[in-house]
Amino acid sequence: MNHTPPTRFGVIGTGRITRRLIADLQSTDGAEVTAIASRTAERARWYADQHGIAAAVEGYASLLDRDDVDAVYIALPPSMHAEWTLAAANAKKHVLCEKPLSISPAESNEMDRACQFNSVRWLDATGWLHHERTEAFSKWFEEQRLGKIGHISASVSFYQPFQTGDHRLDPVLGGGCLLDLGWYSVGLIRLVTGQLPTAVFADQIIRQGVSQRVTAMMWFDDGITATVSCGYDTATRKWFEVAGDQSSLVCDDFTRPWTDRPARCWIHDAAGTVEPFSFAGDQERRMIGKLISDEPLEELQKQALDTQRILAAMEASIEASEKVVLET
Ligand SMILES: NC(=O)C1=CN([C@@H]2O[C@H](COP(=O)(O)OP(=O)(O)OC[C@H]3O[C@@H](n4cnc5c(N)ncnc54)[C@H](OP(=O)(O)O)[C@@H]3O)[C@@H](O)[C@H]2O)C=CC1
Ligand SMILES: O=C1CO[C@H](CO)[C@@H](O)[C@@H]1O
Repeated sequence: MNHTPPTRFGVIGTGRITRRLIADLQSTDGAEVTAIASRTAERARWYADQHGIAAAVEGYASLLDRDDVDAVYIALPPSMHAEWTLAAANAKKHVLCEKPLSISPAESNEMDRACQFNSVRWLDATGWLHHERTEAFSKWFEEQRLGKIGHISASVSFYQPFQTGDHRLDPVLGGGCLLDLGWYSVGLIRLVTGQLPTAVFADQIIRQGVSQRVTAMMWFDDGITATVSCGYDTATRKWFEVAGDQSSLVCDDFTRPWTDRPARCWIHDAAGTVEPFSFAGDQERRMIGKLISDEPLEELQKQALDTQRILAAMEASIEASEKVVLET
């Protein structure tokens, strides 16, 4: 997809995350933002003026009709990701879709198929997967730097009494911490193991009609186990531990480095020796760079589709109040 001149992005949605991603799109070599769409013309204009975007478009469908848009960034509530990815793919636009990819494996698989069918590239906007540090994690696992991995735990949460109307509190829009934050903790487990679990057990605490805390355990073929936590009712955590039989890798900011600090992690050995690491990084720009390059995306797409499957198995376990065995 190497465009010279740059890949022209149209942005769909004018919410909280849009602000950050527009800046990343505008500052990525080979990308530019030519249009932004909102449900209302006024809001599109207001956002376009704030960010120096030429075209303000009323309605998402109108943005897909434009000839000055090669790719879209979809920043809508989760239940709308599938509909607008399908529409974008059918309009032959490449897709950067916010996480969670969708609300079910059926939807996510359909999104993938539509993009393949229309020969457009897609990625979910899960920035941490693209950080330089994440590449180091993968190399360490490949080299068995920790010895044989036995257990992984990942916790992602933040404490947030929501404002009424936030999509995170609306089950119809795909709200709840399972999809919103479980996407990160489950994604980490999937990255480390490179596989689906054989079985999952999960439970949740529901408040205001959506999951506000989810805890889960997972079992994998080669004896690896994992514990997962996510929630809206504990302080900000974005950490994991990967325990091998020689040492453990610990990270306390894997989804996004703490503000004004380099990305960091530690390897602890059995004698208590700690080796600290820090990384400069540019996760969102690297992610955008991959989408607009010719690099193969299959591995990253599989990571997203598997993450969606694991989340669905957790949902099924919560529903049934029992351990769920995944079909391979
Ligand atoms: N990658 C990351 O680090 C982050 C990712 N996210 C993800 O990004 C997506 C959007 O999150 P966020 O920006 O916080 O969400 P917001 O609620 O702030 O914005 C969502 C936007 O979607 C549009 N929209 C269309 N229909 C609806 C509807 N029925 N209710 C609410 N909004 C609607 C609105 O734009 P308009 O009115 O202009 O049409 C709105 O501004 C989510 O999938 C979330 O998980 C969120 C934060 C961080
Ligand atoms: O992906 C996300 C990053 O963290 C936020 C909280 O700060 C989430 O709500 C959001 O959806």
